[in-house]
Amino acid sequence: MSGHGPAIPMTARKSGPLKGEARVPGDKSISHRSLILGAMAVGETHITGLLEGEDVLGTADAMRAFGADVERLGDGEWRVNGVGVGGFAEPEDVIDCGNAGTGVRLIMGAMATSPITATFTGDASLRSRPMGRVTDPIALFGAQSYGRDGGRIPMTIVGAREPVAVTYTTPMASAQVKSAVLLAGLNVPGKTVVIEKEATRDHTERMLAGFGAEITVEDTDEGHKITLTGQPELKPQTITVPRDPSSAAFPVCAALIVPGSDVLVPNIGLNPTRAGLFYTLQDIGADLTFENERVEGGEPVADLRAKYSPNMKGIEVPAERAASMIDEYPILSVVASFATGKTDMPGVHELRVKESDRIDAMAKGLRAAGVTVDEGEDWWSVEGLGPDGVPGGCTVATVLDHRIAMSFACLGFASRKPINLDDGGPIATSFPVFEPLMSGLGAQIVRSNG
Ligand SMILES: O=C(O)C1=C[C@@H](OP(=O)(O)O)[C@@H](O)[C@H](O)C1
Ligand SMILES: C=C(OP(=O)(O)O)C(=O)O
Repeated sequence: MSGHGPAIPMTARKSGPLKGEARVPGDKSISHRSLILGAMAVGETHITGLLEGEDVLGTADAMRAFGADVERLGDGEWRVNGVGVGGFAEPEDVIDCGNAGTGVRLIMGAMATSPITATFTGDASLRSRPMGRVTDPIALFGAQSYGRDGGRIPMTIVGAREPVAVTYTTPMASAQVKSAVLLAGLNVPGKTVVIEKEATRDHTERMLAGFGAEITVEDTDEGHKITLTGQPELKPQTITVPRDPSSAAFPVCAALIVPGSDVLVPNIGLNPTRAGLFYTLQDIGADLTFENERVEGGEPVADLRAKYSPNMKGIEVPAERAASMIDEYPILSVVASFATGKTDMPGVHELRVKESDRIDAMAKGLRAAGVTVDEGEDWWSVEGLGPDGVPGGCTVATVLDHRIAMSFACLGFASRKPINLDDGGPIATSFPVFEPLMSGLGAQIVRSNG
Protein backbone atom coordinates (compact mmCIF):
# COMPACT_ATOMS: atom_id res chain seq x y z
CA MET A 1 0.00 0.00 0.00
CA SER A 2 1.06 3.59 -0.57
CA GLY A 3 3.57 4.83 1.92
CA HIS A 4 4.80 1.31 2.55
CA GLY A 5 6.87 0.89 -0.63
CA PRO A 6 9.89 2.79 -1.93
CA ALA A 7 9.31 6.35 -3.18
CA ILE A 8 8.61 6.80 -6.90
CA PRO A 9 10.17 10.14 -7.93
CA MET A 10 8.57 11.73 -11.00
CA THR A 11 9.25 14.75 -13.20
CA ALA A 12 6.59 16.78 -15.01
CA ARG A 13 7.72 19.07 -17.84
CA LYS A 14 6.27 21.85 -19.95
CA SER A 15 4.04 20.02 -22.40
CA GLY A 16 2.73 20.55 -25.92
CA PRO A 17 -1.00 21.10 -26.34
CA LEU A 18 -3.07 18.52 -24.46
CA LYS A 19 -5.56 16.98 -26.86
CA GLY A 20 -8.03 14.13 -26.88
CA GLU A 21 -10.40 12.30 -24.58
CA ALA A 22 -9.66 11.61 -20.92
CA ARG A 23 -11.66 8.64 -19.61
CA VAL A 24 -11.06 8.98 -15.89
CA PRO A 25 -11.69 6.10 -13.45
CA GLY A 26 -14.74 5.42 -11.30
CA ASP A 27 -15.82 7.62 -8.41
CA LYS A 28 -13.88 6.86 -5.24
CA SER A 29 -16.68 7.81 -2.83
CA ILE A 30 -19.26 5.70 -4.65
CA SER A 31 -16.81 2.78 -5.03
CA HIS A 32 -16.16 2.56 -1.27
CA ARG A 33 -19.90 2.73 -0.57
CA SER A 34 -20.76 0.11 -3.23
CA LEU A 35 -18.53 -2.42 -1.49
CA ILE A 36 -19.65 -1.57 2.05
CA LEU A 37 -23.38 -1.50 1.27
CA GLY A 38 -23.00 -4.59 -0.93
CA ALA A 39 -21.44 -6.35 2.07
CA MET A 40 -24.39 -5.29 4.26
CA ALA A 41 -27.06 -6.44 1.79
CA VAL A 42 -28.50 -9.94 1.54
CA GLY A 43 -27.49 -11.52 -1.79
CA GLU A 44 -25.29 -10.58 -4.69
CA THR A 45 -24.47 -7.00 -5.66
CA HIS A 46 -22.88 -6.54 -9.07
CA ILE A 47 -20.64 -3.51 -9.63
CA THR A 48 -19.13 -2.18 -12.86
CA GLY A 49 -16.76 0.77 -13.18
CA LEU A 50 -15.39 0.28 -9.67
CA LEU A 51 -12.29 2.39 -9.00
CA GLU A 52 -9.44 -0.09 -8.61
CA GLY A 53 -7.23 2.31 -6.67
CA GLU A 54 -5.42 1.29 -3.48
CA ASP A 55 -7.95 3.02 -1.21
CA VAL A 56 -10.89 1.08 -2.61
CA LEU A 57 -8.99 -2.22 -2.83
CA GLY A 58 -8.33 -1.81 0.90
CA THR A 59 -12.07 -1.52 1.51
CA ALA A 60 -12.67 -4.67 -0.57
CA ASP A 61 -10.18 -6.57 1.61
CA ALA A 62 -11.81 -5.17 4.75
CA MET A 63 -15.26 -6.34 3.65
CA ARG A 64 -13.83 -9.84 3.14
CA ALA A 65 -12.39 -9.70 6.65
CA PHE A 66 -15.86 -8.90 8.01
CA GLY A 67 -17.25 -11.99 6.25
CA ALA A 68 -18.54 -10.79 2.87
CA ASP A 69 -17.65 -12.70 -0.28
CA VAL A 70 -16.01 -10.12 -2.57
CA GLU A 71 -14.70 -11.16 -5.98
CA ARG A 72 -13.14 -9.28 -8.89
CA LEU A 73 -14.68 -10.55 -12.12
CA GLY A 74 -12.79 -8.36 -14.60
CA ASP A 75 -11.69 -4.81 -15.28
CA GLY A 76 -13.69 -2.73 -12.77
CA GLU A 77 -16.28 -5.49 -12.54
CA TRP A 78 -16.92 -6.90 -9.06
CA ARG A 79 -19.37 -9.13 -7.25
CA VAL A 80 -20.18 -8.81 -3.53
CA ASN A 81 -22.19 -11.41 -1.67
CA GLY A 82 -23.33 -9.63 1.46
CA VAL A 83 -23.86 -10.88 4.99
CA GLY A 84 -26.84 -8.61 5.71
CA VAL A 85 -27.23 -5.78 8.25
CA GLY A 86 -26.00 -7.16 11.60
CA GLY A 87 -24.23 -10.08 9.90
CA PHE A 88 -20.62 -8.91 10.14
CA ALA A 89 -18.17 -11.50 11.49
CA GLU A 90 -15.31 -10.46 13.77
CA PRO A 91 -12.14 -9.96 11.70
CA GLU A 92 -9.28 -12.30 12.59
CA ASP A 93 -6.60 -9.70 12.03
CA VAL A 94 -5.98 -5.95 12.00
CA ILE A 95 -7.82 -4.04 9.24
CA ASP A 96 -5.30 -1.98 7.23
CA CYS A 97 -7.07 0.86 5.42
CA GLY A 98 -3.83 2.17 3.87
CA ASN A 99 -4.20 5.86 3.01
CA ALA A 100 -8.02 5.94 3.00
CA GLY A 101 -9.86 8.25 5.39
CA THR A 102 -13.15 7.35 3.74
CA GLY A 103 -12.44 3.63 4.06
CA VAL A 104 -11.50 3.63 7.74
CA ARG A 105 -14.20 6.06 8.90
CA LEU A 106 -17.09 4.45 7.03
CA ILE A 107 -16.08 0.94 8.08
CA MET A 108 -15.71 1.99 11.73
CA GLY A 109 -19.27 3.30 11.56
CA ALA A 110 -20.59 0.22 9.78
CA MET A 111 -19.22 -2.21 12.43
CA ALA A 112 -19.84 -0.03 15.51
CA THR A 113 -23.29 -1.41 16.27
CA SER A 114 -22.42 -5.12 15.84
CA PRO A 115 -21.24 -7.26 18.80
CA ILE A 116 -17.71 -7.63 17.41
CA THR A 117 -14.31 -6.05 17.98
CA ALA A 118 -11.99 -4.77 15.24
CA THR A 119 -8.64 -3.04 15.19
CA PHE A 120 -7.84 -0.52 12.44
CA THR A 121 -4.56 0.83 11.14
CA GLY A 122 -3.21 2.55 8.04
CA ASP A 123 -0.20 4.28 6.54
CA ALA A 124 1.67 7.16 8.22
CA SER A 125 -0.76 9.70 6.74
CA LEU A 126 -3.88 7.91 7.99
CA ARG A 127 -2.27 7.29 11.39
CA SER A 128 -1.97 11.06 11.81
CA ARG A 129 -5.61 11.89 10.97
CA PRO A 130 -8.30 12.57 13.60
CA MET A 131 -10.72 9.72 14.31
CA GLY A 132 -12.47 11.38 17.28
CA ARG A 133 -14.95 12.78 14.76
CA VAL A 134 -16.20 9.19 14.29
CA THR A 135 -15.54 7.70 17.74
CA ASP A 136 -17.52 10.53 19.43
CA PRO A 137 -20.80 9.76 17.64
CA ILE A 138 -20.40 5.97 17.68
CA ALA A 139 -19.90 6.17 21.47
CA LEU A 140 -23.47 7.53 21.65
CA PHE A 141 -24.66 4.27 20.07
CA GLY A 142 -22.72 2.40 22.79
CA ALA A 143 -19.49 1.53 20.94
CA GLN A 144 -16.16 1.86 22.73
CA SER A 145 -12.86 2.87 21.17
CA TYR A 146 -9.28 2.53 22.32
CA GLY A 147 -6.82 4.41 20.16
CA ARG A 148 -3.61 6.39 20.34
CA ASP A 149 -3.31 9.84 21.82
CA GLY A 150 -5.45 12.42 20.00
CA GLY A 151 -7.88 9.76 18.76
CA ARG A 152 -5.48 8.33 16.20
CA ILE A 153 -5.21 4.83 14.75
CA PRO A 154 -4.14 2.09 15.40
CA MET A 155 -7.44 1.91 17.21
CA THR A 156 -9.69 -0.86 18.46
CA ILE A 157 -13.46 -0.46 18.27
CA VAL A 158 -15.64 -2.63 20.48
CA GLY A 159 -19.06 -2.67 18.83
CA ALA A 160 -22.16 -1.87 20.92
CA ARG A 161 -23.86 -5.01 22.27
CA GLU A 162 -27.24 -3.30 22.67
CA PRO A 163 -27.06 -0.21 20.46
CA VAL A 164 -29.51 2.63 20.91
CA ALA A 165 -30.68 5.03 18.19
CA VAL A 166 -29.01 8.41 18.10
CA THR A 167 -29.69 11.95 16.93
CA TYR A 168 -26.42 13.62 16.00
CA THR A 169 -25.50 17.05 14.65
CA THR A 170 -22.17 16.86 12.83
CA PRO A 171 -19.76 19.45 14.26
CA MET A 172 -17.88 19.84 10.96
CA ALA A 173 -18.90 19.63 7.30
CA SER A 174 -17.97 15.99 6.68
CA ALA A 175 -19.66 13.38 4.54
CA GLN A 176 -17.44 10.76 6.18
CA VAL A 177 -18.79 11.55 9.65
CA LYS A 178 -22.39 11.74 8.38
CA SER A 179 -21.93 8.41 6.59
CA ALA A 180 -20.31 6.71 9.60
CA VAL A 181 -23.33 7.64 11.74
CA LEU A 182 -25.83 6.48 9.11
CA LEU A 183 -24.02 3.18 8.58
CA ALA A 184 -23.92 2.65 12.35
CA GLY A 185 -27.66 3.42 12.46
CA LEU A 186 -28.37 0.55 10.08
CA ASN A 187 -28.06 -2.10 12.80
CA VAL A 188 -30.02 -0.20 15.47
CA PRO A 189 -33.74 -0.48 16.19
CA GLY A 190 -35.58 2.83 15.72
CA LYS A 191 -34.67 6.00 13.88
CA THR A 192 -31.16 7.44 13.62
CA VAL A 193 -31.08 11.13 12.75
CA VAL A 194 -28.13 13.12 11.40
CA ILE A 195 -28.28 16.89 11.08
CA GLU A 196 -25.66 18.74 9.07
CA LYS A 197 -25.46 22.52 8.95
CA GLU A 198 -23.91 22.50 5.47
CA ALA A 199 -24.86 19.91 2.88
CA THR A 200 -21.99 17.53 2.05
CA ARG A 201 -21.78 14.86 -0.63
CA ASP A 202 -24.93 12.78 -0.43
CA HIS A 203 -23.90 9.45 -1.94
CA THR A 204 -24.63 7.48 1.25
CA GLU A 205 -28.19 8.80 1.42
CA ARG A 206 -28.85 8.13 -2.27
CA MET A 207 -27.32 4.67 -2.17
CA LEU A 208 -29.06 3.64 1.07
CA ALA A 209 -32.36 4.53 -0.60
CA GLY A 210 -31.27 2.53 -3.66
CA PHE A 211 -30.50 -0.50 -1.47
CA GLY A 212 -34.05 -0.28 -0.07
CA ALA A 213 -33.52 1.46 3.30
CA GLU A 214 -36.18 3.87 4.57
CA ILE A 215 -34.41 7.22 4.59
CA THR A 216 -35.74 10.77 4.37
CA VAL A 217 -33.93 14.05 3.87
CA GLU A 218 -35.44 17.44 4.77
CA ASP A 219 -34.21 21.00 4.99
CA THR A 220 -35.07 22.33 8.44
CA ASP A 221 -34.16 25.41 10.49
CA GLU A 222 -31.47 23.33 12.21
CA GLY A 223 -29.97 22.29 8.86
CA HIS A 224 -30.09 19.35 6.54
CA LYS A 225 -31.83 16.54 8.45
CA ILE A 226 -31.48 12.88 7.48
CA THR A 227 -33.63 10.23 9.16
CA LEU A 228 -32.87 6.52 8.73
CA THR A 229 -35.05 3.67 9.97
CA GLY A 230 -32.82 0.97 11.42
CA GLN A 231 -32.58 -2.75 10.74
CA PRO A 232 -33.77 -2.85 7.14
CA GLU A 233 -33.04 -5.78 4.89
CA LEU A 234 -30.83 -4.21 2.26
CA LYS A 235 -31.52 -5.54 -1.24
CA PRO A 236 -28.54 -6.30 -3.48
CA GLN A 237 -28.06 -3.88 -6.37
CA THR A 238 -26.59 -3.63 -9.84
CA ILE A 239 -24.36 -0.57 -9.68
CA THR A 240 -22.63 1.32 -12.47
CA VAL A 241 -20.11 3.60 -10.79
CA PRO A 242 -19.95 6.99 -12.56
CA ARG A 243 -16.59 8.55 -13.41
CA ASP A 244 -15.02 10.60 -10.62
CA PRO A 245 -15.38 14.41 -10.86
CA SER A 246 -12.45 14.75 -8.43
CA SER A 247 -10.22 12.82 -10.86
CA ALA A 248 -11.67 14.68 -13.87
CA ALA A 249 -10.42 17.87 -12.22
CA PHE A 250 -6.80 17.04 -13.19
CA PRO A 251 -7.08 16.70 -17.00
CA VAL A 252 -9.62 19.57 -17.00
CA CYS A 253 -7.33 21.93 -15.08
CA ALA A 254 -4.19 20.86 -16.96
CA ALA A 255 -5.96 21.72 -20.24
CA LEU A 256 -6.83 25.21 -18.94
CA ILE A 257 -3.18 26.10 -18.26
CA VAL A 258 -1.31 24.34 -21.13
CA PRO A 259 -1.32 26.48 -24.31
CA GLY A 260 -3.35 25.14 -27.23
CA SER A 261 -5.13 22.42 -25.24
CA ASP A 262 -8.60 21.05 -25.97
CA VAL A 263 -9.59 18.04 -23.86
CA LEU A 264 -12.91 16.22 -23.57
CA VAL A 265 -13.61 14.41 -20.28
CA PRO A 266 -16.70 12.32 -20.94
CA ASN A 267 -19.40 11.14 -18.54
CA ILE A 268 -18.72 13.11 -15.40
CA GLY A 269 -21.29 13.25 -12.63
CA LEU A 270 -22.33 16.83 -11.80
CA ASN A 271 -24.07 16.03 -8.51
CA PRO A 272 -24.31 19.52 -6.95
CA THR A 273 -22.64 18.24 -3.76
CA ARG A 274 -19.51 17.45 -5.83
CA ALA A 275 -19.37 19.92 -8.72
CA GLY A 276 -18.21 23.13 -7.00
CA LEU A 277 -14.83 23.23 -8.76
CA PHE A 278 -16.37 23.35 -12.23
CA TYR A 279 -18.55 26.35 -11.37
CA THR A 280 -15.58 28.05 -9.73
CA LEU A 281 -13.49 27.53 -12.88
CA GLN A 282 -16.25 29.10 -14.96
CA ASP A 283 -16.33 32.02 -12.49
CA ILE A 284 -12.61 32.67 -12.96
CA GLY A 285 -13.05 32.76 -16.72
CA ALA A 286 -12.03 29.26 -17.75
CA ASP A 287 -13.15 27.98 -21.14
CA LEU A 288 -14.98 24.99 -19.63
CA THR A 289 -18.27 23.83 -21.09
CA PHE A 290 -20.73 21.07 -20.24
CA GLU A 291 -21.68 19.12 -23.37
CA ASN A 292 -24.42 16.52 -23.80
CA GLU A 293 -25.99 17.25 -20.39
CA ARG A 294 -28.26 14.42 -19.27
CA VAL A 295 -29.56 12.55 -16.22
CA GLU A 296 -28.22 9.04 -15.55
CA GLY A 297 -29.17 6.90 -12.56
CA GLY A 298 -30.91 9.96 -11.09
CA GLU A 299 -27.73 12.07 -11.21
CA PRO A 300 -26.90 14.94 -13.60
CA VAL A 301 -24.07 13.95 -15.95
CA ALA A 302 -22.21 15.81 -18.73
CA ASP A 303 -19.13 15.60 -20.93
CA LEU A 304 -16.70 18.32 -19.88
CA ARG A 305 -14.76 20.21 -22.54
CA ALA A 306 -11.79 22.22 -21.29
CA LYS A 307 -9.71 24.50 -23.52
CA TYR A 308 -6.62 26.56 -22.88
CA SER A 309 -7.73 29.68 -21.01
CA PRO A 310 -5.18 32.51 -21.03
CA ASN A 311 -7.63 35.13 -19.70
CA MET A 312 -8.51 33.78 -16.24
CA LYS A 313 -8.88 36.29 -13.39
CA GLY A 314 -8.54 35.64 -9.67
CA ILE A 315 -11.74 35.62 -7.57
CA GLU A 316 -12.90 34.97 -4.04
CA VAL A 317 -14.25 31.42 -3.94
CA PRO A 318 -17.53 31.45 -1.96
CA ALA A 319 -16.92 29.79 1.42
CA GLU A 320 -20.32 28.09 1.22
CA ARG A 321 -19.08 26.21 -1.84
CA ALA A 322 -16.20 24.59 0.07
CA ALA A 323 -17.89 21.26 0.86
CA SER A 324 -18.78 20.70 -2.79
CA MET A 325 -15.15 21.04 -3.92
CA ILE A 326 -13.17 20.20 -0.80
CA ASP A 327 -10.76 17.80 -2.55
CA GLU A 328 -10.26 20.18 -5.47
CA TYR A 329 -8.60 23.15 -3.71
CA PRO A 330 -5.06 21.87 -4.38
CA ILE A 331 -5.59 21.74 -8.16
CA LEU A 332 -7.58 25.00 -8.06
CA SER A 333 -4.56 26.70 -6.46
CA VAL A 334 -2.47 25.56 -9.44
CA VAL A 335 -4.97 27.04 -11.92
CA ALA A 336 -5.12 30.23 -9.83
CA SER A 337 -1.33 30.56 -10.23
CA PHE A 338 -1.88 31.04 -14.00
CA ALA A 339 -4.73 33.54 -13.59
CA THR A 340 -4.21 37.26 -13.30
CA GLY A 341 -4.72 38.64 -9.79
CA LYS A 342 -5.43 37.08 -6.46
CA THR A 343 -7.64 34.07 -5.70
CA ASP A 344 -8.95 33.96 -2.13
CA MET A 345 -10.09 30.63 -0.67
CA PRO A 346 -11.86 31.16 2.68
CA GLY A 347 -13.66 28.64 4.91
CA VAL A 348 -11.37 25.68 4.27
CA HIS A 349 -10.20 24.55 7.71
CA GLU A 350 -10.93 20.91 6.76
CA LEU A 351 -8.04 21.05 4.27
CA ARG A 352 -5.66 20.91 7.20
CA VAL A 353 -6.78 17.37 8.19
CA LYS A 354 -6.78 15.53 4.88
CA GLU A 355 -4.08 13.04 3.77
CA SER A 356 -1.79 15.98 4.54
CA ASP A 357 -2.25 19.55 5.68
CA ARG A 358 -3.12 20.53 2.13
CA ILE A 359 -2.78 24.29 2.63
CA ASP A 360 0.73 23.81 4.01
CA ALA A 361 1.76 21.27 1.35
CA MET A 362 0.54 23.40 -1.58
CA ALA A 363 1.86 26.65 -0.10
CA LYS A 364 5.36 25.18 0.30
CA GLY A 365 5.49 23.76 -3.23
CA LEU A 366 3.92 26.77 -4.93
CA ARG A 367 6.31 29.12 -3.15
CA ALA A 368 9.26 26.96 -4.26
CA ALA A 369 7.90 27.28 -7.82
CA GLY A 370 7.84 31.09 -7.52
CA VAL A 371 4.19 31.73 -6.59
CA THR A 372 3.17 33.96 -3.66
CA VAL A 373 0.81 32.21 -1.26
CA ASP A 374 -0.64 33.64 1.92
CA GLU A 375 -2.42 31.53 4.54
CA GLY A 376 -4.30 31.49 7.83
CA GLU A 377 -5.84 28.68 9.84
CA ASP A 378 -8.95 28.38 7.64
CA TRP A 379 -8.10 30.37 4.51
CA TRP A 380 -5.41 30.82 1.89
CA SER A 381 -4.80 32.93 -1.18
CA VAL A 382 -2.70 32.64 -4.31
CA GLU A 383 -1.29 35.58 -6.31
CA GLY A 384 -1.72 34.62 -9.95
CA LEU A 385 1.24 35.27 -12.24
CA GLY A 386 -0.67 35.15 -15.52
CA PRO A 387 -0.61 32.56 -18.30
CA ASP A 388 3.17 32.17 -18.71
CA GLY A 389 4.32 33.50 -15.38
CA VAL A 390 5.10 30.50 -13.17
CA PRO A 391 8.86 29.81 -13.03
CA GLY A 392 8.80 26.21 -11.62
CA GLY A 393 12.17 24.45 -11.45
CA CYS A 394 11.93 22.83 -8.01
CA THR A 395 11.38 19.56 -6.18
CA VAL A 396 8.20 19.32 -4.12
CA ALA A 397 7.23 16.99 -1.28
CA THR A 398 4.01 15.07 -1.96
CA VAL A 399 3.65 14.07 1.74
CA LEU A 400 1.71 10.82 1.12
CA ASP A 401 -1.05 12.80 -0.58
CA HIS A 402 -2.30 11.83 -4.04
CA ARG A 403 -4.02 15.16 -4.68
CA ILE A 404 -0.84 17.09 -3.86
CA ALA A 405 1.18 14.84 -6.19
CA MET A 406 -1.25 15.20 -9.13
CA SER A 407 -1.65 18.94 -8.59
CA PHE A 408 2.09 19.54 -8.76
CA ALA A 409 2.39 17.27 -11.81
CA CYS A 410 -0.16 19.52 -13.55
CA LEU A 411 1.82 22.58 -12.45
CA GLY A 412 4.88 21.07 -14.16
CA PHE A 413 3.00 20.68 -17.48
CA ALA A 414 2.67 24.48 -17.67
CA SER A 415 5.48 26.05 -15.61
CA ARG A 416 8.58 27.33 -17.41
CA LYS A 417 10.93 24.83 -15.74
CA PRO A 418 10.08 21.25 -14.64
CA ILE A 419 8.57 20.21 -11.33
CA ASN A 420 10.04 17.14 -9.62
CA LEU A 421 7.81 15.13 -7.27
CA ASP A 422 9.78 13.43 -4.50
CA ASP A 423 7.23 10.59 -4.59
CA GLY A 424 4.45 10.02 -7.12
CA GLY A 425 3.49 6.73 -5.44
CA PRO A 426 0.43 8.15 -3.62
CA ILE A 427 -1.27 8.80 -6.99
CA ALA A 428 -2.18 5.09 -7.12
CA THR A 429 -4.54 5.49 -4.17
CA SER A 430 -7.22 7.22 -6.28
CA PHE A 431 -6.05 7.51 -9.91
CA PRO A 432 -3.86 4.51 -10.82
CA VAL A 433 -3.90 5.35 -14.56
CA PHE A 434 -2.97 9.03 -14.12
CA GLU A 435 0.44 8.74 -15.83
CA PRO A 436 -0.68 6.88 -19.00
CA LEU A 437 -3.87 8.95 -19.24
CA MET A 438 -2.06 12.29 -19.00
CA SER A 439 0.77 11.10 -21.30
CA GLY A 440 -1.86 10.01 -23.82
CA LEU A 441 -3.14 13.60 -23.93
CA GLY A 442 0.40 14.85 -24.59
CA ALA A 443 1.59 15.66 -21.06
CA GLN A 444 5.22 15.01 -20.21
CA ILE A 445 5.50 13.00 -17.04
CA VAL A 446 8.25 10.47 -16.39
CA ARG A 447 9.48 8.40 -13.50
CA SER A 448 12.77 10.09 -12.81
CA ASN A 449 14.78 7.28 -11.22
CA GLY A 450 14.65 5.07 -14.30
O1 LIG B 1 -17.40 10.70 2.07
C1 LIG B 1 -16.51 10.68 1.19
O2 LIG B 1 -16.47 9.79 0.31
C2 LIG B 1 -15.49 11.73 1.20
C3 LIG B 1 -15.68 12.85 1.97
C4 LIG B 1 -14.72 13.96 2.04
O3 LIG B 1 -14.10 13.90 3.32
P1 LIG B 1 -14.72 14.60 4.63
O4 LIG B 1 -15.93 13.88 5.02
O5 LIG B 1 -13.63 14.46 5.66
O6 LIG B 1 -14.97 16.02 4.24
C5 LIG B 1 -13.66 13.89 0.97
O7 LIG B 1 -12.60 14.74 1.30
C6 LIG B 1 -13.16 12.49 0.74
O8 LIG B 1 -12.25 12.44 -0.34
C7 LIG B 1 -14.29 11.56 0.37
C1 LIG C 1 -9.54 13.40 1.31
C2 LIG C 1 -9.50 12.39 0.46
O1 LIG C 1 -9.70 11.08 0.74
P1 LIG C 1 -9.80 10.28 2.12
O2 LIG C 1 -10.33 11.20 3.17
O3 LIG C 1 -10.71 9.14 1.81
O4 LIG C 1 -8.42 9.77 2.45
C3 LIG C 1 -9.27 12.66 -1.00
O5 LIG C 1 -9.43 11.72 -1.78
O6 LIG C 1 -8.92 13.78 -1.40
